[in-house]
Amino acid sequence: MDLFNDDHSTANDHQLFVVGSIRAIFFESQDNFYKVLSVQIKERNFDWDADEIVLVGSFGDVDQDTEYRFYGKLVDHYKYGKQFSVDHYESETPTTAKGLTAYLASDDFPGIGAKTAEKIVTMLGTDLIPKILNDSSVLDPIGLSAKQKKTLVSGVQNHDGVEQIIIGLNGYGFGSNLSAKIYNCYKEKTLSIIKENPYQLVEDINGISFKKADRIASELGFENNSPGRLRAGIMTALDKLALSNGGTYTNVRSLVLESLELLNGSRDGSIGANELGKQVVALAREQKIVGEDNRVYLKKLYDAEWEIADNLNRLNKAGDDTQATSDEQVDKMINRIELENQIDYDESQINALKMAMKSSVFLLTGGPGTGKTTIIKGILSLYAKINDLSLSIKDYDESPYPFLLAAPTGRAAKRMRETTGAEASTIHKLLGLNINNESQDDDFESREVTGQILIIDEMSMVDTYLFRTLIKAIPEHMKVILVGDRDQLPSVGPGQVFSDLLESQTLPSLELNTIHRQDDKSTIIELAHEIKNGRLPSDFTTNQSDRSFIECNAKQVQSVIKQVIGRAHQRGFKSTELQVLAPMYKGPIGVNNLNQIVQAIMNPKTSPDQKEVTFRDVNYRIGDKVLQLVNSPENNVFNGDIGLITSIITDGKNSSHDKLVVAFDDAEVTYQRRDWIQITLAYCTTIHKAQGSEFKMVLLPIVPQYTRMLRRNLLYTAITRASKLLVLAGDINSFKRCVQDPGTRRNTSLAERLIVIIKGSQHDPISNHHETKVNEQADRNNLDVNNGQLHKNNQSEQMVLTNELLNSHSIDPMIGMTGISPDQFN
Ligand SMILES: Nc1ncnc2c1ncn2[C@@H]1O[C@H](COP(=O)(O)OP(=O)(O)OP(=O)(O)O)[C@@H](O)[C@H]1O
Repeated sequence: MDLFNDDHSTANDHQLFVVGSIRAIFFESQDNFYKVLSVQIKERNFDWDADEIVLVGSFGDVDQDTEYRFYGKLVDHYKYGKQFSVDHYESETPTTAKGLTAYLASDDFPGIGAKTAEKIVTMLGTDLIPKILNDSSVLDPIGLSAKQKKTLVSGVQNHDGVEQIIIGLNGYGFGSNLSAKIYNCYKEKTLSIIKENPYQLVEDINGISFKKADRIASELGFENNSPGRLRAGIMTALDKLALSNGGTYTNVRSLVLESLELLNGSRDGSIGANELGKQVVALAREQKIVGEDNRVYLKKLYDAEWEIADNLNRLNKAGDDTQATSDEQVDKMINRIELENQIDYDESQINALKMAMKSSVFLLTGGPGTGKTTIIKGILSLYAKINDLSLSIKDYDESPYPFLLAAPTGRAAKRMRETTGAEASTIHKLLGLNINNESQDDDFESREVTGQILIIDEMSMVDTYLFRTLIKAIPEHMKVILVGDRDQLPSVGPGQVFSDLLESQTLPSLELNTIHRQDDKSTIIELAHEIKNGRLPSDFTTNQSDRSFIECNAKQVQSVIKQVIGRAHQRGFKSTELQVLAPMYKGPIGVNNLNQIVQAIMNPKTSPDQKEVTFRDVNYRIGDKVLQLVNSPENNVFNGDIGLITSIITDGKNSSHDKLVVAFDDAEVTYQRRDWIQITLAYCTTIHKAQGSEFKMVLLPIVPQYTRMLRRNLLYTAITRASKLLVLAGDINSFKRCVQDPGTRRNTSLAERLIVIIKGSQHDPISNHHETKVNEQADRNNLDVNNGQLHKNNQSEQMVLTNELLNSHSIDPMIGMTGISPDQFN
């Protein structure tokens, strides 16, 4: 038998095991349950020529005095040699009645004597510990005092709780990271929650797939058509369809097909559409999802779109005092600003300034170099003049500064500060959001924003959740200016807020079209505008002073990158000035691999004793350029921020105490090893992560291997990141494919909501249009509505809602009846 290749992952008679006690803990992860142990072998069922063996896997608080039985497989680690990788384990002691009685009568359980201990063991049996952990009411018939019961339960939880839970999670096949996540979410209730409804894990724990939960459920004997299974399948399908495509809803047909594929694909037997329909209705009744016409929404996204529309209507109607200034006065002030700044605004720029002053909410869009920043500065000056305000923050010791500028990322906020000369923060900081109260949280009330005028830049990056939180926090009579480039990639999170606001034509808006950045002979901006209009210029492959095209195929991309970066490095470019962009993470020409290639050139290991730490197969050295992956307002660093490693602090004895110090533009952050997951190398990033930033030189490979990503807005966004030099590498056909594919619009209904609410309120300013709209919907479908929620109201309720949710014309109209097989939807 080849011990190293056989899969012993499921418990069976032939599974390898070791019985023994722990001699040493070599490594203990700080952020999950992963440990490396040395175990003195007492018994084993495989050949091993030493007394001790190294074990790796996830373990709870293992006790050096306890004997354990470890199940798993032998593995050959490329660096550390042969080890035993533990799938699950159990404590060997105390499992006898005698041992357990002595254990319960010990000092660990004050107030429980030998007699009581014996009684407990007799009544509950030798598996009393898991029984008590699972449900402490098993102790009720024993007749313990309340105090004794409390001592016993908390003692068992303290001594054996985490241990038993980890053993239990091991048994379900969870590794260290997921075990830690699950335990942190449910604590002592972990095993009972999983036993009751393993599908709950899909909803609560990021990283647990439906398939994984389904496997556990199957082991636990959950029926193929159990309601929990169907509902989890529906929610997973909805999540996959709506969120992964960036929309706020999906259509019924897709949801039904996706759910059936998921539910019928992973187990034998076939779920009918009728059964599925019932659970869709139940989820709607519980307000987890909302059906409207042929669409199905996650409730929180459905609400977020309505709330955005309601709040924009509130602000749009409020008006502000600026509107009292006459047109002549505004003209004069604009002239003065032109003189002061030695600029002649073009006609559309002047219109933008005037509209911004006249409107409570104003949308400004335009491609690169059309003057968005120029107009932001102009708006600040004009607003200050009209309201007789000082722009200097020093003049506002006592009162709040009236001018607020914010952007969705730290880099974008920094650029806003640099280009306007005014103070600017991230939207998260403005709202007081942090990791614990992210904008998805329905109940979170951010602090109210104070000031008189708020300007948000890079609006295309703002998603539905963040915009909902922002717009709710803005008081009436605050002027709101939303600036962005509608042709850039939409937000990473759900929605396409800025594009929907413009599309709805319900709010004053203006598009700047004249390119002003001509004098520096930039051809990058012209190229960007051509791409935006769906064309590649005829000189696309001809080298220009600021851009070049290197023809290559996917296999040659690495070599091209090595050569271009090598040359730029020789010419003195710093790593912060150079940026390689790639559309995806994985593969030989994905972000992860290209990062290693560029790192080897920009910051190579120069001597064997140079300080270096490794995390998840990435080596970090002093001087490395790193990217922050999550918002961390407490450290003043945000998703997309780029910094340099300035120091590596290692602890020779325990690597879990190692630290990295990173200098960002506005902060220096020390990361404990458990937080290294928040950063990655930044020599190469995805185009999404680079949005909101500019770099002196951008190198962009585009080859057919990126196929799924080749869209016009992706190429446009990538190109507009380059301020001075752009190197394009790849094959011309892939670039052509990008410009020819405008992509599909995301499934969102914000534009519709705005039309209903804002246009509606122009005729009828009093009624709540959100409710009216839902009531109309409900009337049509014989539904009762309370506070905008759909409720069912009569015997035929299920049919009504089923039809409401499943009334796609392309679906068999018999859906909702028995005897329908999923094949009929094909
Ligand atoms: N009316 C004008 N006359 C002369 N120069 C102008 C005018 N408007 C803008 N510019 C200049 O054009 C350049 C681009 O303007 P600006 O930076 O405001 O555009 P932008 O839309 O913010 O560009 P990007 O999106 O690339 O940052 C700047 O150098 C600016 O000074």
